Amino acid sequence: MSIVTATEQRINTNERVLGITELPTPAELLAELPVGDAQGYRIMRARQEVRAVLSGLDERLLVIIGPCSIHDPAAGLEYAVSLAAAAKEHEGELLVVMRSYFEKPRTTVGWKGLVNDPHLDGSHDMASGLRTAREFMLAASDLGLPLATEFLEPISAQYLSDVISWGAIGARTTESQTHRQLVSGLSMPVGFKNGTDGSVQVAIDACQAASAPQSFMGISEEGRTSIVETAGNQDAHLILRGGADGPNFAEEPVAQASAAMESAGMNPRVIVDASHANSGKSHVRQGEVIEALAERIAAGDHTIAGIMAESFLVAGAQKHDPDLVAAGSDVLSHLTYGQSVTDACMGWDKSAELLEILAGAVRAAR
Ligand SMILES: O=C[C@H](O)[C@H](O)COP(=O)(O)O
Ligand SMILES: C=C(OP(=O)(O)O)C(=O)O
Repeated sequence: MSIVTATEQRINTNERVLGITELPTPAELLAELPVGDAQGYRIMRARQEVRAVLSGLDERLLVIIGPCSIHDPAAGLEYAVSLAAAAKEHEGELLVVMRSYFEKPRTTVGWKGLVNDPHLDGSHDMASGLRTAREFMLAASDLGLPLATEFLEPISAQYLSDVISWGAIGARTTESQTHRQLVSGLSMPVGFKNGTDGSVQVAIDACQAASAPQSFMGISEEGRTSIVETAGNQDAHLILRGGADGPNFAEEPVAQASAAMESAGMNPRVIVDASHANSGKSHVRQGEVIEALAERIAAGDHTIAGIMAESFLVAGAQKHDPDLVAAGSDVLSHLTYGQSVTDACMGWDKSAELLEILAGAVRAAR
């Protein structure tokens, strides 16, 4: 009888992994596209400004606004140029941070953002996605705009987080220990959204977990799996985005959520997302929600530290399914320039008008 050793046996028990392709390490991408000294200074100063607004020390309103997702960097940059001008115009009242969302969580399936599938054709060229996202962020940051993103893949944070001044954990991942641990080590303020079912408690739990020191598995800048030890993120805060049971931007749910945060020893000042379940994903309704919030801010409501809005060059959204793209076709030429391929966004003109209204509300409150 012959004895088969473990090494001779080599039975592959990975039955469903079809392929593994190595990516450049974070250190390699950061060396290729570094944050310059002036940019680094601006990014860190913006983080401090966001902190000051969240605590109420800076009496401006935080406005996190921009496309639901950026699928075309040229259109994203054209938007950023207009937003940078509006941000400058209202800098006395508003701290404007641009949504630079390159990773999309999906309810079931769909395009998962430019990092995952930069050619929008199901080819999933993530090396190019990470590079394009980083190039975009550096260019937008050069316009003087602080940037916001949702941290979705825990690994991608190593490639992009140094350019970000405000981060979010989405409704679908707020309850995830992995994401809470990640936030505990991120350098910028990060908001946790209430759950898709409307639960605010999961986001309060998340803020508590993220503000504590954590030890977990991650990757180093050199791309090695590593033990990561973090200090805890004391700038974790709550974002109300509505849920399956309806919107939660009205005075009462905001006051309740704020009181619950305070009882948990967390920042009672919250951010209200005018989109998602607070608008039923309607860009028209989103404008109405912002106007209602502006009225309350003007009347002196201090529980609202900031608002989030989805806005792009062209109003609305268009459908895009990477599975239906024919090989070799020029995807962008089939899409409307400057219009979202994920959730419906307000167009630029309406967005500029609402920024004026919000700035007026902050002035009225003073
Ligand atoms: O913000 C974007 C979407 O709301 C989120 O990614 C979920 O999208 P889906 O329900 O279309 O998958
Ligand atoms: C996905 C997003 O939001 P939510 O997690 O609230 O659905 C988003 O802001 O892009």
